Amino acid sequence: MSDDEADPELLEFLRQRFKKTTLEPVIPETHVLEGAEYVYSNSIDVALDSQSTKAAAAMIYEQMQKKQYSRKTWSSHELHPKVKDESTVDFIFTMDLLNFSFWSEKSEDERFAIEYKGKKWTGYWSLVAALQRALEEDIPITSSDFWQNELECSEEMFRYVFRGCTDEEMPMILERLACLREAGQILYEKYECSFTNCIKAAKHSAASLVNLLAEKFPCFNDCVKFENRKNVRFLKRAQICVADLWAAFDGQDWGEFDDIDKITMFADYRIPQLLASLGCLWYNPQLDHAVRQEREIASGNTWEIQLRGCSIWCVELIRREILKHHPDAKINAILIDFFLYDTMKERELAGQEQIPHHRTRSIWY
Ligand SMILES: Nc1nc2c(c(CN[C@H]3C=C[C@H](O)[C@@H]3O)cn2[C@@H]2O[C@H](COP(=O)(O)O)[C@@H](O)[C@H]2O)c(=O)[nH]1
Repeated sequence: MSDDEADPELLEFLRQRFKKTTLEPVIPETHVLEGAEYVYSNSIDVALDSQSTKAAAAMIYEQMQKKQYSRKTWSSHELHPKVKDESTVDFIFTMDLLNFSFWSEKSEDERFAIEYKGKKWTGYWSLVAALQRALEEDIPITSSDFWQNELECSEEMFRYVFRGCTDEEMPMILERLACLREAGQILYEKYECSFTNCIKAAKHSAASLVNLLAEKFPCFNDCVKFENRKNVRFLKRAQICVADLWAAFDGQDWGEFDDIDKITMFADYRIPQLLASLGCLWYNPQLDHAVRQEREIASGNTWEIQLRGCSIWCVELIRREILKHHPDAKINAILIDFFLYDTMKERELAGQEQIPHHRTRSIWY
């Protein structure tokens, strides 16, 4: 069996076992990228088009340069926290515990939305708006002590925090509350009630912090069984949590990571949509039909895994293509991903969603 077919868990065990007999430090890895390559190599319903991927790389680089897109762009978003202190660490941890599954089957006018600062926010931004609004109302929604207090943080209070301006409630509202309760309990038991202690434990390693989130907090452990591998790790919310810290703190303080470039694209439902619109991702006819018909695809279904794994691998190929032509570009998978997400939202606003995003309901993304 060649190296790239061996189960990464077995490889990791052997690395750890034999590394223990040497003095060299164990280098933390998330194994997300190798899992994505395995999915890509074994996908039969999703394929990558190399010509379109090369063209996308050129367009992305040119647009990022033109817009001076950098990690500082994160803080420029109207709703993202600007202050670089522990309150923003707590905000990001809360946000990325809940950063999943906003899509709705309702029309644009009927879907869950939040009115805040004179605007109507939907999707991811409805989450950020709800958190900001709660803090303005002196509801300590980013405090793990609050999450664990079932009297103060009751189901009724939680629904109040996420109250919207339409008849639809935020999707998976009770699963979201369960994520906070679980995380609050773990922070209480293992990290003296503060996420900052998780960041300290990772010792400026992004991969270590991702692995800590996946290993200690079950709701971050986003991994699947695919073909011969029983543990393909996507770790979308664990990775975006680290990426949001890095961007929000501009690579300093709570956002200082020596190995930040080990973070991959975040396998959500928006980036695959844009990659398909750019011709980079190709679906077999049955999958294409299911996506265009907006049919729900079950979490863990092979189509969903292929979409997620091939998207991660596609962004890796885009990253490599950009750096091949521009070796000094200050670009990594995070910035490409953030840029693609923002671009997809601009296209959505302009009514340019040629291909719908896939519909999977889960807490993973
Ligand atoms: N891959 C990727 N997925 C992302 C984001 C973000 C927002 N990130 C902010 C931080 C930096 C960026 O500049 C953004 O301002 C949300 N999502 C995911 O999308 C879905 C929500 O979609 P919709 O319902 O349309 O809002 C849901 O799965 C959510 O988890 C991202 O950046 N990358």
